[in-house]
Amino acid sequence: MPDTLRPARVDPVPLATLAALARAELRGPAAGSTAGILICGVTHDSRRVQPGDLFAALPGAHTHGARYVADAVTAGAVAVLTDPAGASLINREVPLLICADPRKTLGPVAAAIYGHPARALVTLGVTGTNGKTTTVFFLDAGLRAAGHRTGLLGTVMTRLGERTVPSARTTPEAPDIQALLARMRDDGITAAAMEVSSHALALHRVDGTGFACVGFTNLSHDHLDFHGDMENYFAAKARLFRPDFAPKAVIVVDDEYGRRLADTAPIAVRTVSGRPEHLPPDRRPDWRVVAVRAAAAVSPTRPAGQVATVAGPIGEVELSLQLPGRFNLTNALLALAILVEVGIPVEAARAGIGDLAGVPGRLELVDAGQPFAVLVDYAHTPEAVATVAREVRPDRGRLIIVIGCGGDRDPSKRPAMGAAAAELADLAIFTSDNPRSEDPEEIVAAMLTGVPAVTADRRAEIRVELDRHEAIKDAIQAARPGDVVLIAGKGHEQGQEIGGVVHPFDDRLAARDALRSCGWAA
Ligand SMILES: CC(=O)N[C@H]1[C@@H](OP(=O)(O)OP(=O)(O)OC[C@H]2O[C@@H](n3ccc(=O)[nH]c3=O)[C@H](O)[C@@H]2O)O[C@H](CO)[C@@H](O)[C@@H]1O[C@H](C)C(=O)N[C@@H](C)C(=O)N[C@H](CCC(=O)O)C(=O)O
Ligand SMILES: Nc1ncnc2c1ncn2[C@@H]1O[C@H](COP(=O)(O)OP(=O)(O)OP(=O)(O)O)[C@@H](O)[C@H]1O
Ligand SMILES: N[C@H](CCC[C@H](N)C(=O)O)C(=O)O
Ligand SMILES: [Mg+2]
Repeated sequence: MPDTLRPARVDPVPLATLAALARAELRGPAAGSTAGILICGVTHDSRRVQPGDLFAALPGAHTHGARYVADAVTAGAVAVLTDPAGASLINREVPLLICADPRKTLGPVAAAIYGHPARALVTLGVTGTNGKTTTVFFLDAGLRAAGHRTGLLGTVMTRLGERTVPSARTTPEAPDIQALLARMRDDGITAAAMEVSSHALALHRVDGTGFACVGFTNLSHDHLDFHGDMENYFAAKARLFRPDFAPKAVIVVDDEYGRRLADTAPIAVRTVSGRPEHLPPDRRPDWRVVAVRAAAAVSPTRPAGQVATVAGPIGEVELSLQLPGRFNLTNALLALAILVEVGIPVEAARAGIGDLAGVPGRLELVDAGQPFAVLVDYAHTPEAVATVAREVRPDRGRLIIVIGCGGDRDPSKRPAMGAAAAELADLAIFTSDNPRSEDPEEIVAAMLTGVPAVTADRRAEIRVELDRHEAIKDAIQAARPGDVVLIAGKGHEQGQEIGGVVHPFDDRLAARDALRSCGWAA
């Protein structure tokens, strides 16, 4: 994240005030007092320290930030926040704030340094395994239609008003979140919608951020390398639904985890269902899809929008979307409910949701005039692959899927992703996603272990082509009129990370190249 996106001006905060807030031991240098030390900014990365900063020297999975205190001080850090282990690594004369878990205190400390910016905005947060980015785009569109100047933090981009910068991750580190929100506030932005990942919750990145309302999309298999099991993963997500983060929540109750969360969250809860007909009979969601009035099938040339009647505490209304897919109707209804909960007029919310033309890399059509649909999508979990494949499967033509799994990410989801593709496609081409430090061949081998679980008569033809460009080309060469080619997993991504090097790669451009090589060019 560029450092220019810090707030323009900060009222310096006394170090002693921050020590009291963090309940940290304040240890001064041997010579001199800490009285009078003022903090003007904060970062967790020695390479991004600016003069007057507090440097948060955090324990990490690979190293300890305390090892970089000398660099931080040279760059102008005036104090260091760390844990006892970090303090023992530091042999510089620098004021220290020492607490047991500095990640936990960093969010509130950063919020205090930048003047609690979330309080100055209508700040909305969305968590869940799939659908966060899409829901946040709907929220942003609804807020704008209601006259807000908006900011957006998420996987695809970080946007402050008219300025967009690429996002390094879905949810930034605590100092960056607070700096971005403060910059938004200073730039006259009045509302911000952000994705809150489970990593962010487990690593306390959003601690100290007060949301007006938070939302939950769903929970299914992902990130078990980090969380260990589904219970821990659920517990990480559930943290957001507590009074220290938000007074109220809107929760999709179409899966068991959403229902558990709605039943146990100690804050005001509204429930949403995109599939109320599948709910247990004693569940009456506050917001529900009543009927889908028109949903066009996927066509090679136009995104298939939909019109539905939805009902909520405001009565029945019509919701029109330009996005295809029943799951996107659920995402849109979640956004509508959140917007209404924070006082956005329903007409403005509906208009904004209807205005959203698409989300980059989510069921994005690549149209070069060919007689079959080519869709680039970000499905990278077993549930997302199955959901999206069911949605785009043509009635008469075939479904061709190009799919891989990311390296250095939950290996246990690979067989399930392989199985979902094998079950729902007619032809599945297994390829590389971002292998990162892993061997692409081994990743695909793990995907292949899931295939025998699919009964032979329902199983797709499986091909393996590790070169993603070639795999996309193979899929497009194999497509016949009326087929759908679904290129899954990388969506909006602009690069492919192989062995620590990020090579330029964009599924949409790769698809265009392949179409051109087959004689299609628009
Ligand atoms: C698993 C995870 O989230 N790890 C995060 C964690 O890294 P770590 O514990 O390994 O840190 P480390 O490398 O040991 O470094 C320790 C500390 O030394 C500091 N350091 C290090 C080197 C140096 O020269 N100077 C310096 O100050 C680092 O900034 C860090 O604070 O703390 C780092 C910063 O403090 C994060 O950058 C890092 O995110 C890594 C890069 C990451 O890939 N995270 C992904 C998995 C992630 O967060 N994904 C989620 C979910 C996506 C989704 O499904 O939507 C996301 O929100 O994007
Ligand atoms: N409500 C949903 N239920 C199931 N699958 C969904 C849903 N919404 C989106 N998807 C699928 O998940 C993919 C990712 O969607 P989106 O980017 O909105 O999710 P996300 O939660 O932000 O993902 P990430 O955690 O990677 O940032 C989509 O491309 C689609 O295939
Ligand atoms: N936010 C997700 C993105 C996965 C995208 C996929 N292309 C991959 O690299 O695994 C993650 O970090 O797990
Ligand atoms: Mg996202």
